[in-house]
Amino acid sequence: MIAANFKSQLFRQYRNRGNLFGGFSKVTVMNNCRLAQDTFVLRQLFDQESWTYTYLLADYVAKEAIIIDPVIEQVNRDHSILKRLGLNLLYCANTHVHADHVTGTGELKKLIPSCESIISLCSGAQADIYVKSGDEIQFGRYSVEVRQTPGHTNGCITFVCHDEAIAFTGDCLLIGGCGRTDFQEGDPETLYSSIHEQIFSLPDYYKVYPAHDYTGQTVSTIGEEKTYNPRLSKSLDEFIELMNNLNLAYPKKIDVNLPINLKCGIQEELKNND
Ligand SMILES: N[C@@H](CCC(=O)N[C@@H](CSS)C(=O)NCC(=O)O)C(=O)O
Repeated sequence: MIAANFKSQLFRQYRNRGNLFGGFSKVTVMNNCRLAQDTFVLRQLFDQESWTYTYLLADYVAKEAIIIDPVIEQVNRDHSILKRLGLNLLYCANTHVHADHVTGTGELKKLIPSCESIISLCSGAQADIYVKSGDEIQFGRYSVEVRQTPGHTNGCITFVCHDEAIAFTGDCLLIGGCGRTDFQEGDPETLYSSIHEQIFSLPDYYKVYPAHDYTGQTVSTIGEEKTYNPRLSKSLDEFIELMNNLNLAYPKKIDVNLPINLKCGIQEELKNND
């Protein structure tokens, strides 16, 4: 789709000649207050109800942004941040069809009609753009690479921003944990190979940003998860045994959320079809 490999490589070479941190900085003067803004913007935003992290990524100079895994109850918050920073939201990307909350994608598209929804080709959900491994999603001079990482659901994807050495792992890899495999198309063996082959193959210093954390943590690294993740540092057989015996309660609102998320949060269409 948005084939930007070449452009992204060019930009990496270009920006490596920038400041100490590998990027260019811009200083904006607002109300006599000088705001130093690095070119790259990353905001980790939390929803207290579902314990979900939403990520806003942007090129502050180009003013182009993407949002990963927005939550419907937090759409006004996300919209305000975009407005405050003067960012143009190009894409709302979901790492998978969520079971525990309704995606904010549909509501954000109402507020910003030019914004396009993105989801995996294998998700079974409706969206403007379908992605698969190797696709790149470009915003300004940055991009994220799509890696298919099934196992929690068939359509799970991880977004890797090589420019900043960060990975957004959705519900596939959590900090010290991983997504459950007991519903939707969950499968422990598939999840184990997705994480080992598609995520743990990244350099150890890459940061890991998950879609949830239930313990108050915000970020990890590939090296840390490879070494200390109590589930993923086990053998495949031990992992399968563990995952098949988690005995977690089903997400409380799964039956309401799934049909809405299969339409990327477009609720009007659902009502019309009822
Ligand atoms: N209590 C929540 C659901 C919590 C849950 O099941 N989380 C999922 C990701 S959202 S489907 C998960 O994979 N957890 C892994 C784990 O080990 O906890 C609710 O009722 O919504």
